[in-house]
Amino acid sequence: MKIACVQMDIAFGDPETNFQRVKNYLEEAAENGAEIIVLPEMWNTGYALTQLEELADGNSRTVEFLRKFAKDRGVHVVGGSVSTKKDDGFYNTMYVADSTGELVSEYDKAHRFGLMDEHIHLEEGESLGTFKLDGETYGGVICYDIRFPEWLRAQALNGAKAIFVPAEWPAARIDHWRTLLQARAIENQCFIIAVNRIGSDPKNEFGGHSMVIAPWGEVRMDMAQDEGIGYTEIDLAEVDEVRGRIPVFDDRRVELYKKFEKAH
Ligand SMILES: O=C(O)CCC(=O)C(=O)O
Repeated sequence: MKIACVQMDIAFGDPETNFQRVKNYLEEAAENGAEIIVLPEMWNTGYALTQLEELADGNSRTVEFLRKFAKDRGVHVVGGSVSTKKDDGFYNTMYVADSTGELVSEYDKAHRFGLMDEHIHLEEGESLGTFKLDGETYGGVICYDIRFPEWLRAQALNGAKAIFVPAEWPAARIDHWRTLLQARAIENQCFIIAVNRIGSDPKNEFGGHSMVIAPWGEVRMDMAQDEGIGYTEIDLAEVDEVRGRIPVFDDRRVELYKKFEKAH
């Protein structure tokens, strides 16, 4: 499966520019034979959270855009995430369109990142975020979600063999990004496909280093600070092979964990 990771700058509070940029990248990736194209977090508006009333996607523009592109070019698109306006507030939402143009996932970021004011402006998601492409199960979480191992574990337990992670992760903590992603891949024995933005906004400089990590933990691709598209081949059979080598899922002690579970 040929994966294309789009590592791009995002124009702050400027959806028109961002839609055009994303369209160009999607075209380029499809031309180059990508089978799954992955975008970064909040690519329509960036973290212009105080302007969401005016700028967030409230009329499914992103859904129609991704579905049409996916169907026209016969390619799966993991649409990073965009800011959305729903009935009860604003969300940070990941849409996935499969190569027939069907919307196969709508996942709202579950954990709000206080350092970037998400708890003030956004609502929390309540869905799991797993979905199917070509009969295989995948997961999707967004940025700060990777600090919650139990959340990615829930996706793995529900069948995810690869987990996508769109992000706007600041350069200042890029060592956390790499280490957390590698840990999530090793402990869940799955692929992690993580796409971070580059560039800056009024408050943060972003770290790039989009990466693909294999189920044994090795980094198969690291885009450093390069702008553009990174390509890697993944084979989900590797997941079964690694899960067979060390049967972590069979060795879990669920009853023991429950016995000592404590509320924070
Ligand atoms: O957890 C972090 O350090 C960064 C998280 C973040 O930037 C986000 O969730 O948007």
